[in-house]
Amino acid sequence: MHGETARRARPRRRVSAASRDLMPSTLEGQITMEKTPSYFVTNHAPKRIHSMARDIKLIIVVRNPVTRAISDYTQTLSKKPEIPTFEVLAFKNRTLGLIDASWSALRIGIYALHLESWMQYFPLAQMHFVSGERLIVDPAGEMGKVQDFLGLKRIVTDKHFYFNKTKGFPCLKKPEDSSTPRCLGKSKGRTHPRIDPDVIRRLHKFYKPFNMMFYQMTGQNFEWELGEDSGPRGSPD
Ligand SMILES: Nc1ncnc2c1ncn2[C@@H]1O[C@H](COP(=O)(O)OS(=O)(=O)O)[C@@H](OP(=O)(O)O)[C@H]1O
Repeated sequence: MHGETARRARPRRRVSAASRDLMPSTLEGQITMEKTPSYFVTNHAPKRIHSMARDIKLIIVVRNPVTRAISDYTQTLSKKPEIPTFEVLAFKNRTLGLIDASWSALRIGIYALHLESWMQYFPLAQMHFVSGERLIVDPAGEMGKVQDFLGLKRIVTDKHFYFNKTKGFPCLKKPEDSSTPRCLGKSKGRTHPRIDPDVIRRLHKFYKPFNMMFYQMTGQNFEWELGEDSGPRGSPD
């Protein structure tokens, strides 16, 4: 969805020179899918992917960049509990309200910036944007749109999902390879630490123009500004 960089990419196995080029071919009736969240924010990825497969279909899962940043931080914190607080990392100078946009957890959420690089190589018709928020409240609906985009029959529907109260997220009723229900693992859907509401408010303000640009570029309103808290002081600084 909104992966931080290499940590979210699948670990690459060491391969011998002989086997390096032996990725199985895609046969008639098959489609090959690959998921590497860091591609979206990697400068040279659009050009390289374009030279490899210019007709490729690209699926990008996006969520409110503020929640994304907190989720990203939560993931790093789980591996390195000694890192500074989110509030410290988010600012170059907190008194001046200067956001540190070079911190990757924040930079990744400037979707308009990253999309611009992709649009230099791929038309929008080859891209599909999944709302991370809708994926949770209506997984079948979002999956329906993904299947349409890929030109597939709508096989994955409502009947494949149920809401797991313990997990707090939708889970699969019965994955193909098993007869028991399956939720995503412990690293998905973690509890986020409490972040100072003033910092959250400042971040919403920081992202707003980029979000607007992103809605315009994609022709999709992700409604990340709805229900935004104006913060404890509510001052429009
Ligand atoms: N069904 C279901 N179950 C669990 N989690 C779900 C689900 N649908 C969406 N999500 C949200 O996915 C977030 C984790 O995805 P990531 O983008 O971090 O995954 S990845 O590492 O890039 O593969 C994860 O973010 P966090 O809540 O911050 O952990 C979830 O909010």
